Amino acid sequence: MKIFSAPQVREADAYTIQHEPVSSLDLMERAASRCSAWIEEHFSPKHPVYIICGKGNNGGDGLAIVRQLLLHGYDATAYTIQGATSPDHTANLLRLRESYPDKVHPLNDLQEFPSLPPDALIVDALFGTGLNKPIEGWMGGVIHHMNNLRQKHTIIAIDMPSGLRADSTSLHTPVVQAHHTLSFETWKLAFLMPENAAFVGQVHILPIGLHPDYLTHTPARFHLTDLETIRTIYQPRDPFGHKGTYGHALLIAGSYGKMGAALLSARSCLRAGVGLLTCHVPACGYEIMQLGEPAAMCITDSEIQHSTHFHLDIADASYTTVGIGPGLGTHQQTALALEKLLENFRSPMVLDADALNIISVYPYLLYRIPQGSIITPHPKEFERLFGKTANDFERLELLSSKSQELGIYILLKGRYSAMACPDGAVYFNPTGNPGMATGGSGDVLTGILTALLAQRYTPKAAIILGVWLHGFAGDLAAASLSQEGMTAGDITTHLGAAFLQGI
Ligand SMILES: NC(=O)C1=CN([C@@H]2O[C@H](COP(=O)(O)OP(=O)(O)OC[C@H]3O[C@@H](n4cnc5c(N)ncnc54)[C@H](OP(=O)(O)O)[C@@H]3O)[C@@H](O)[C@H]2O)[C@H](O)CC1
Ligand SMILES: [K+]
Repeated sequence: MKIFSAPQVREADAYTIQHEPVSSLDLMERAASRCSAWIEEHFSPKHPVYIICGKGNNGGDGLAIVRQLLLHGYDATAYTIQGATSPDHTANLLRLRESYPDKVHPLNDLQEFPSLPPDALIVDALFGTGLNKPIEGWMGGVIHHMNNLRQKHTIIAIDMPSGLRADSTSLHTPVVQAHHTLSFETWKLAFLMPENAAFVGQVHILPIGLHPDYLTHTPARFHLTDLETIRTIYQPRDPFGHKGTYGHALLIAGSYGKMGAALLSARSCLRAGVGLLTCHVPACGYEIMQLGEPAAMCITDSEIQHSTHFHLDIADASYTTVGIGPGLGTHQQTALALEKLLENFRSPMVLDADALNIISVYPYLLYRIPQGSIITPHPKEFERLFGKTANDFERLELLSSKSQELGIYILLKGRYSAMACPDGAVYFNPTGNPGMATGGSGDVLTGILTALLAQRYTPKAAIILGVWLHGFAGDLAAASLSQEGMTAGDITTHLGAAFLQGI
């Protein structure tokens, strides 16, 4: 699903008005009716609804919602900021005043903010995508006041929480902290940024019938992975396939005290469909690996506690891909071995965890990663590799520019993991839950991505599908075991069900 910028959303709006065709007032009525229907579905008429309306079309939506709710037996009231209003706002104001004159009140300063009965809902229709400067003065006070009421009253934002910018940071400016955001037609980039989590609450995308030609043909840089995308990527197995068809992966992982990471990664690699798996582990890991995962072959390093020379095993060139990093440790000999590996193996591979920690100490190695490889840092690892940024939007730009500069796929892990591609596109993943924020989750993901590369998915397909499956399996694990009770290994045990139900 494409994520459009605020100017693109305005274009989509204008395109729809011209080509459907539909009047802008009717489009507003349609948008408002989706919101009032949502409110009616989730809250009974015993909740009085207070709608705070700005001067533009977001406020116009709010006025139309008030009228629609009143018609359906709700007690709704509009509070409107005074000033020059947009034409569709004005039209809706007149319509509301005509039928329900006592349901519209001016809001000129904070003193005029209504005192709310206990069950009241607050609907925020102050500003939407038209916000064009920071909010100052008493209107900032209105936002602050609404936020103070959020413990007692549910706040529902129309299209955007007011004050939130769709495409750039809103840090250090007043923004409504909504419980629910009812947003029209498409996700906005701001909703996916961790720094905005406190503002957007739960996001509900309400289709309002924007013109499909615009949505289909307009290119977008940012995307949210959806089932449709996943179904185009997934390749069912060939009925005549054999284990060679699905690739031979080499997983380089584990060190003394961290063999669990290697085992977690190996198991998920096998459960994600790899044809053959060989694990390179230090000598102390031989029995752990052989007993822990009989389907994996195992070769051992000459060193007991950490790995020192995996380049020899690479030389026979039988490996389709390599996954390296889980539990590897950062011993200097391991760093030298990683450098050799990057010299000898030039096909796309997966680098995670300690492989990335080593690279952050020897940054020149970044430039030796084979083109098309996937690296999977969490935010701290990302910062160690590429430096600090002032906000999440800057970090996203840095992520994308590094991916393009280095020619590698960079996955920044988080609630909506961001996958930057060398062609400039960035995909966000919606699956997963906080139960996955536990040791070993990343090792499981490395195994999945390695398996998909081995099966000759393109790196772009592998990263989008792999991250989706990882999150989906995590969601299934949480559904049966709870977010608290699940462990990283449970993600792996639910991978099979994720292939069956998540594609
Ligand atoms: N997406 C769609 O297809 C549809 C969207 N709809 C709704 O329309 C809004 C966007 O409406 P718009 O009128 O463009 O903008 P806003 O309502 O968000 O606000 C614009 C007004 O606010 C003033 N403004 C902007 N920033 C500030 C500020 N920081 N402080 C004070 N005032 C501000 C601006 O006035 P200026 O003259 O000062 O620039 C505007 O008056 C969208 O979000 C949806 O809710 C349609 O209803 C349906 C189709
Ligand atoms: K709003």
